Amino acid sequence: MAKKTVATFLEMKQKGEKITMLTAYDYSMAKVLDRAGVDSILVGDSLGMTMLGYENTLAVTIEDMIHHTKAVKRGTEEALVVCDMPFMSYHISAEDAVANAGRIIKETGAHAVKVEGGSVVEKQIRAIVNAQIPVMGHLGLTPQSVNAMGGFLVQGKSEEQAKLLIEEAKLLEKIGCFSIVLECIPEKLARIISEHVSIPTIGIGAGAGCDGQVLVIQDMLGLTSDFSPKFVKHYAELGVSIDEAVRTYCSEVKSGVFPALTHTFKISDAVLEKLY
Ligand SMILES: Nc1nc(=O)c2c([nH]1)NC[C@@H]1CN(c3ccc(C(=O)N[C@@H](CCC(=O)O)C(=O)O)cc3)CN21
Ligand SMILES: CC(C)C(=O)C(=O)O
Ligand SMILES: [Mg+2]
Repeated sequence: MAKKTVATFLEMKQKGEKITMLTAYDYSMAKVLDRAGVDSILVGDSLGMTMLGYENTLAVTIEDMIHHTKAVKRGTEEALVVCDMPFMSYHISAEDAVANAGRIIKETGAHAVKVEGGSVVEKQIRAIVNAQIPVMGHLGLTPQSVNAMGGFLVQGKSEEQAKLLIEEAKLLEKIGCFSIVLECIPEKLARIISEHVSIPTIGIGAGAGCDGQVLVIQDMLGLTSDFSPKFVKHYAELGVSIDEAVRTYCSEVKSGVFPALTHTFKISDAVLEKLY
């Protein structure tokens, strides 16, 4: 399999080949996902919740994103690595947005950045694109707007909201985004948007009409027992497996079953005799 680029994303949409994306936040997980052939790895600011235990993504810093993205990039050979720009790293000005996107690319080696929102961040997206940094858009449920939205709520159900989302998607295409994440919007709306833009849409809670899918890795592996919204499918129950493994380890250490002699190192009897 060849290295994935933003051009590959566009070709895949043109061929009708679905794009796969998963989040990863560290070297070892990125390595597993890359070897398994996922097209793209997202270092999502969801790491604030999954890795750092915050209740939303607002506290995540650019240093947090750079730290995790460097680790992911070291574990990746073929997947396209996209790094989320965190809250307040692109809201102040276009200059600030380019400087922060530039830092991410230079310091981590990520291939692209992702930015939440449409017309309100148009200037910032244009500036980043002009600096030759590929930008993935993100519309619908944009978690960095959690306080403005009043919670993590499904978006685009009213005629007004739905029309606005179609316009925003067209705007992101026009100003040069190479792809758009559509999060938690009705399936039929996501299908219409996907048919009306030439760039690939990557859905999460947006149905099969999107050109690709993304999920948070902990969710799909069954590691987030406290988070099970409608759009998540468990492809494994690692939470259960880890619980069982840890319980067995603890009981074997307590009973002396672990470590066995096979897990230990030898010393010669000649040396041993001189010790006591
Ligand atoms: N582990 C994890 N997975 C994610 O998908 C994720 C994160 N964290 N953190 C950042 C955002 C936040 N996301 C969320 C969080 C909650 C809902 C949620 O509770 N959704 C309800 C719908 C509520 C409604 O009906 O409007 C659901 O039941 O799906 C959805 C997306 C998606 N992202
Ligand atoms: C849910 C995905 C799209 C994301 O933005 C993240 O993981 O931060
Ligand atoms: Mg995000």
